[in-house]
Amino acid sequence: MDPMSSEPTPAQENACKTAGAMIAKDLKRPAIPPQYIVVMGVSGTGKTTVAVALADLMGWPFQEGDDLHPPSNVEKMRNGHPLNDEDRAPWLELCHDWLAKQVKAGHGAVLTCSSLKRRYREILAKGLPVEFVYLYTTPEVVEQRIKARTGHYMPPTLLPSQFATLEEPATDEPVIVVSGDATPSEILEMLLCYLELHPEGTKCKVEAHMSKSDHGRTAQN
Ligand SMILES: Nc1ncnc2c1ncn2[C@@H]1O[C@H](COP(=O)(O)OP(=O)(O)O)[C@@H](O)[C@H]1O
Ligand SMILES: O=C(O)[C@H](O)[C@@H](O)[C@H](O)[C@H](O)COP(=O)(O)O
Repeated sequence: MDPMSSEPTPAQENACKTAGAMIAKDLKRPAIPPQYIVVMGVSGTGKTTVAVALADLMGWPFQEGDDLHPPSNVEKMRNGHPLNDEDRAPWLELCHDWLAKQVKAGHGAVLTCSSLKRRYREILAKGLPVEFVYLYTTPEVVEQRIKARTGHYMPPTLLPSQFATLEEPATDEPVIVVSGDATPSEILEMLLCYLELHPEGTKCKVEAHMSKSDHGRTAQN
C-alpha cells in the first residue's frame, strides 16, 4: 500500500479480487450454507469495500445500505447535518425488508448499514438469522479514508457525530468484530475464517480466529 495514502493501491485491490477468486476456485463444498451478513461501522471504515468483495466471492446478492436512504437523508448529511432516530427509522425498515426478502429466497446476502445503535441492529435483525460484522478503526484512519474518497456525499465533518452515536456491539449481540486497519484482502481473509466460509480442510491464514460460537468477542488481529 502506498505509505502516503490511506487508499488501497490498485495492486492491493487486485490482490483482494485475486484472493477472492482463488478462494472461490478452492471452495469445494457444493453448498455453502447461506449467511445473512450486515457489515456495520461508522462512515468510512471500509464497509462497502469488504462487503462487495465478500458478496462477489460467495455469489450472494449485495445491497449498499446507503442506496436505501430517502433523498432527504442524503441531502441532510451532504449538508453536514447528522441524521436522528426519526430520519433513520424508515431507512432501517427498508434495510430489514431487503434482508427478509433474501432470507425468504434462501441464498445468503450481504448488506452494508452503519447500524450505529443497538436498537438499529435489533430492527435490522428482527426475526431474521442476521450476523453483523463490525468493522472498527480509529477516527484518524477513518478521517483519512473519507477525505481520500471521491464521489460520496458524506463529509468528514460528520465523523464526530458518527462516533458519538455509535454504540459498540455488546457480547450478547450476533456480531463478529474485525479490525478495519488491515488491507481489504486481509480483512476478507479474516472474514472467511470468522464466518467459517473457508472450504473444508483449507487452513485459515489468520493465526487465531473465532468459531461462530465466539460471536461478539473482539477478533484477534
Ligand atoms: N481496508 C482498507 N484500507 C485502506 N483503505 C480502505 C480500506 N477499505 C476501504 N478503503 C477506502 O476507504 C474509503 C472508504 O471505504 P468504503 O468502503 O466506502 O467505507 P464505508 O462503506 O464504511 O463508508 C474508500 O475510499 C476506500 O477505497
Ligand atoms: O446512519 C447514518 O448516520 C448514516 O447511514 C451513516 O452512518 C452512513 O455512514 C452514511 O450514510 C454514509 O455512508 P457510508 O457509511 O457508506 O460512508
